[in-house]
Amino acid sequence: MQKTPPQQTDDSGLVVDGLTKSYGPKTVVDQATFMCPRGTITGFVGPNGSGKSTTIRMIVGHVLATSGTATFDGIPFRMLPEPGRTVGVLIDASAQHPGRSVQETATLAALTMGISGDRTRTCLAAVGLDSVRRKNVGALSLGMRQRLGLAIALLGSPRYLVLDEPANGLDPEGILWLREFLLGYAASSGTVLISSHQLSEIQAATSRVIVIDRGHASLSLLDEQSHQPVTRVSAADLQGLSHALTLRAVPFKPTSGGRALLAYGSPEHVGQAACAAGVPLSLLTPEEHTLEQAFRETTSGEYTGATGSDLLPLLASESAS
Ligand SMILES: Nc1ncnc2c1ncn2[C@@H]1O[C@H](COP(=O)(O)OP(=O)(O)OP(=O)(O)O)[C@@H](O)[C@H]1O
Repeated sequence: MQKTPPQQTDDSGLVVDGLTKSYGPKTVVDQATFMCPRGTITGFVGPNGSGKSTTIRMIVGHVLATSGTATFDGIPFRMLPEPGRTVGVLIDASAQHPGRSVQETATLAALTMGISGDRTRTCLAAVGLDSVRRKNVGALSLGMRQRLGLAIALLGSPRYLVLDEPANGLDPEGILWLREFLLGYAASSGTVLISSHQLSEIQAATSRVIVIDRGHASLSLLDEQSHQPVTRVSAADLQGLSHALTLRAVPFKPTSGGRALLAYGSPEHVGQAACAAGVPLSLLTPEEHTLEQAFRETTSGEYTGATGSDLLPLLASESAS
């Protein structure tokens, strides 16, 4: 069968648009829409079974999407002329043959990609596996196998890395190493999508986080948003207060008790908005708002029934569409 020529490349980064996967009547990923701009590290987090792996497998063509697209600079993974030279993929660190040595495994992967064997030494050294090159894969710890998977992902000097739970099995030192490594990779214009079910594992390395919950509409939290001040504010006239904040374009949401609002702005900014609208306040206090908190709020059911678009006005967000 003739291969359709690849679409024209652009500089759009990794764009995931409406990616959906259904198994029979069950939709496990529903309209995932987000983008990873060039030179950024994007964390992809969600509880176990939320659809991270399925999304990542669709992005790299291992699982056929029911609908939607994922493109790297405008080209779907399956249409890339030399995928290994564009996208380094780490999906299942345990997939390597246990009876082969580290060196043999890397060499075989290089051969498959048409890459010189010399490159394996560089990549194995880059991930700290130089001293165990002769060891069998079966004798490696899970953390070491993750490093080997990363070395293989790097063989083609790709400008993208798509990593599914690479921190699994890494000890605290290994996680620190991974963060440093990814930061260096992004600093040299590499683009990373990295999944984890533990936000803490990747929070320090990521500049952007996408939260997925029960396969539902993805939501991206920008780093700037997660670090911006949040103010707990209340007034006898909550409706008037909401209106005052809307007038000044201050995003807000009700607290779970419904008696106050969490406004995304400093107390000064929020106070000024209320004052300008003549709304007397009964409460105005800074609130610590971490990414961890946002993650919990997004996945704990506080927003039961809410979709990504419902949350857009509440949390700074972006969509690829
Ligand atoms: N081949 C399949 N057939 C049917 N259901 C599937 C299949 N693969 C995955 N699922 C279901 O899709 C949902 C999402 O699974 P997925 O592995 O993508 O989640 P995850 O977020 O990566 O989870 P974890 O963090 O545990 O790896 C789960 O309910 C899972 O049972």
